Amino acid sequence: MSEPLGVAVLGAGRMGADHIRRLDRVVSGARVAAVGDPDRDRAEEAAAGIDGVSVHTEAEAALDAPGVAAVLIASPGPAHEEALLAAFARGLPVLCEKPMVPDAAGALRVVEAEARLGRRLAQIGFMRRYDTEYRRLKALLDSGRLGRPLMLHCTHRNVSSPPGFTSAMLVDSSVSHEIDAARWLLGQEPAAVTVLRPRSTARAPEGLLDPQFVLLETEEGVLVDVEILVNSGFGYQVRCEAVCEAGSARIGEDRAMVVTTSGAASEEVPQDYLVRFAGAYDREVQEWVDATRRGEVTGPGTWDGYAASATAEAGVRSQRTGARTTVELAPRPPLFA
Ligand SMILES: NC(=O)C1=CN([C@@H]2O[C@H](COP(=O)(O)OP(=O)(O)OC[C@H]3O[C@@H](n4cnc5c(N)ncnc54)[C@H](O)[C@@H]3O)[C@@H](O)[C@H]2O)C=CC1
Ligand SMILES: O=C1[C@@H](O)[C@H](O)[C@@H](O)[C@H](O)[C@H]1O
Repeated sequence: MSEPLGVAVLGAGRMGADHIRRLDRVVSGARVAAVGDPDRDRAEEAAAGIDGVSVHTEAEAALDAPGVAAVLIASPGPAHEEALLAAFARGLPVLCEKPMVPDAAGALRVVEAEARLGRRLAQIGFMRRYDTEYRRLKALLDSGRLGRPLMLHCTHRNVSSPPGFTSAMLVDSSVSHEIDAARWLLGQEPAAVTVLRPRSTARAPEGLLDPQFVLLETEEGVLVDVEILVNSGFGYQVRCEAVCEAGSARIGEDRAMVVTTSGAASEEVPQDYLVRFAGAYDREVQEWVDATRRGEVTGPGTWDGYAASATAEAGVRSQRTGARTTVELAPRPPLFA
């Protein structure tokens, strides 16, 4: 049995702490070797009780810590480019949370840096590709049983947005999941995006455009509509219905316990992604650890991260005017063919 993969986790906030717990207690073949977060208290709290872990307030010190052989980036999106480039400079394999880099130019610099290395090192945290329902939908579409896809109708609702969440982030952070899922399910790149702004919910913080309605058109003419509402107040709901020439398929119906009493039935609704996608995160990190130990990258990569960011950036431009905006992708380097 070879050594467990020593992972440095950058960012020990909500996602980082959950990934640290997962690496420490859920997945096999890995251990948390270092935690890096400018907030030392947070890093220490997340690392508490883990044998052999070191805690750092500088990301680069965490990457250079003893026993580190791979990196999991869970810092805020704007910090990802620097962390990815630092990992590449050290030849360290990476699992980087979405959005890979929120702006398209920065995302492309990451793609180009990896292309210059001549080998893939990074996986991006589009965990829906590891969700059992999404995987069943993908397998069904790939089987051809439903015929050619015509439309995807998607719903993405959060209970509330975290502090500092901006109108752009509804598209480049939240809807980045639907952009990636649509590209993956359909095997097509987006060609244009239109973002409409209905009136905002009174639950949204002052000035936040919430909800928004995002319409993607793919290069082969499939329409993907996404309702994004990050201050629903009532639940975490992620749904997707594929409408095809010979049938339709829907995933994401809330499937928790149904309670019937006094002549009415009620159903539990998950309150956040850590519950709804718990199994997907576990599979994502386990498959990343396994592939990394084999010296491979098997999940979504930097090209997928770039395509999502470029599409989202066009969406944020459209958000200002409501105008249909074309998505211009750079040529795809052969490494990502
Ligand atoms: N895949 C998914 O479903 C989800 C992904 N995310 C993504 O995970 C990432 C982190 O999000 P949250 O945990 O919600 O944020 P958070 O705000 O809870 O935590 C971020 C942490 O990163 C630290 N940090 C700031 N700058 C840093 C740097 N340069 N290096 C290292 N650490 C730094 C902060 O001190 C904080 O502790 C984001 O990219 C976000 O989009 C978040 C929620 C769900
Ligand atoms: O990635 C995520 C968050 O960053 C984002 O803010 C939420 O809207 C998503 O539901 C969640 O999966």
